[in-house]
Amino acid sequence: MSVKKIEIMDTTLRDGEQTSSVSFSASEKLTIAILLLEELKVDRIEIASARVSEGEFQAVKEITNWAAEHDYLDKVEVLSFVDNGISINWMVEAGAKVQNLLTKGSLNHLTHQLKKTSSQHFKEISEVIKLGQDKGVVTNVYLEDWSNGMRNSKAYVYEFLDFLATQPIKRIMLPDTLGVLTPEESYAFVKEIKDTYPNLHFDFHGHNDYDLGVANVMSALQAGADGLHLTINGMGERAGNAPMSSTIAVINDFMPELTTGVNEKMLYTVCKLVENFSGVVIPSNKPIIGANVFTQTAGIHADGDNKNNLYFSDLMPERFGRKRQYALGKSSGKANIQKNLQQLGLQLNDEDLKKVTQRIIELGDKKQVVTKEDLPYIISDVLDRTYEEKIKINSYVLTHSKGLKPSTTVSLTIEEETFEENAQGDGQFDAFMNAIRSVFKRKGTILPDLIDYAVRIPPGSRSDALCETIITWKYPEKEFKTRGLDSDQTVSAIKATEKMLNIVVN
Ligand SMILES: CC(C)C(=O)C(=O)O
Repeated sequence: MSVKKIEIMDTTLRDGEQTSSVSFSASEKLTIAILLLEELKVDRIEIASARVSEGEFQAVKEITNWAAEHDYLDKVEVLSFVDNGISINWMVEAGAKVQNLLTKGSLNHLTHQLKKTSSQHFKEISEVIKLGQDKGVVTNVYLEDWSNGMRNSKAYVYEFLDFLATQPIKRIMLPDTLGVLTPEESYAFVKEIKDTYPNLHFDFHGHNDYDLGVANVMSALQAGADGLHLTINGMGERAGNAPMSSTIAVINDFMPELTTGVNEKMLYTVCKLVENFSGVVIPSNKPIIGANVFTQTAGIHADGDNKNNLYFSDLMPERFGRKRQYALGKSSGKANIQKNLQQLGLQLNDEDLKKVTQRIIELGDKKQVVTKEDLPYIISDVLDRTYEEKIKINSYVLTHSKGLKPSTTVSLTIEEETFEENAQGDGQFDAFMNAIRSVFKRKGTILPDLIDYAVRIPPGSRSDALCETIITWKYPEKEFKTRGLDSDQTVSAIKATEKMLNIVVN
């Protein structure tokens, strides 16, 4: 089987920058351009629209200076306009050598926006192509609104393509400008054109308005498209363009007759950098690059991973420079916990594993997202109960209101006898401690002094997740610490206190 190489043109720096509220600085553009060409190894990049601004001019200049030094100038493209050569002068002054000339690919656009006839339009286009040639500029031609042109004014599209076939241009670019094609139409339209002009190079430029960007790109390739326009993170006008990450995975996994030069391993790194520079957050469920897409949540999957890789798919995270993760929560089960323990280099016996699993399920039930980094804290919270549980805090009410002293009502059981007590204090926890102390005073037990109270959030925990309180207690002759873990700070302190009471009475 002969394998066809598809040209990948990245337009993150042009169409991607048309994402609402995104603007890259010149140095961000240069950094992204270098990564795209040198690390991700796309074939071409479109870096700007001509004449946009002075800042854009500087950005193009910086990129073309770098590209000239590294022999990439023929891979760096600028969107230009049919404007008697004003765009060409702009881009040539900025050092660029390839123009992607924006023309009208539907009769509707031609008559209502340009208000010109096809022959007037073609004449002006050929003049711009000639001007470019005279200045050493290679021309590719975009047929804007081509998809609607094929639907509603096919005769015009073919008249245009017949004209372009006579011109000294390198590529014809077929945009689904409004992202309105279906995969069936993408196939049919590209096939028809490729069958008519087998020797011309056609790029397909898909938008994602119906979330069909990748499907349409796949159909266009099956129909014979020679190149694709993609963006990092699917950025672009309105709903964006077909995204680089999933498109490359689809080509690699489902289209053995095609190949690209793109280095999959760098996809995640480049996508994260662009996320950072653009400020547009990658959705957590975005295939290949989203935060959650390689995380197994259901314990049955982690269990299957241990048993002959039952849940294997070709979409292995390592291909993209990522790692499989196993979520911890109420549906995670022992297998997920074991996987996380392995990653942390920890081991637990069956009984302790059961206790830790139970605790994670309890936390999961209370909405918690438990992370791998929380695990050592949960383990120490669960496993440092080396005493018999003689004391149980059954219930409590803590009040905090402006202008009134905080107060507590607490109910606790001490060796099967239940006590209830009210108290006030300087804060909620102080009121709670006063209530507890007065119960124990009645029983003749002296409790240790509280000499330190430290609260911390386990590193890696989200701000709404776990909170650990470590309390240091002191008798004249000895000092000891207890810790409590909960999503609520006061509850974590109460849990640490309950442990202290059990240590004291044991
Ligand atoms: C500006 C043009 C080329 C475009 O992005 C489109 O038509 O989708």
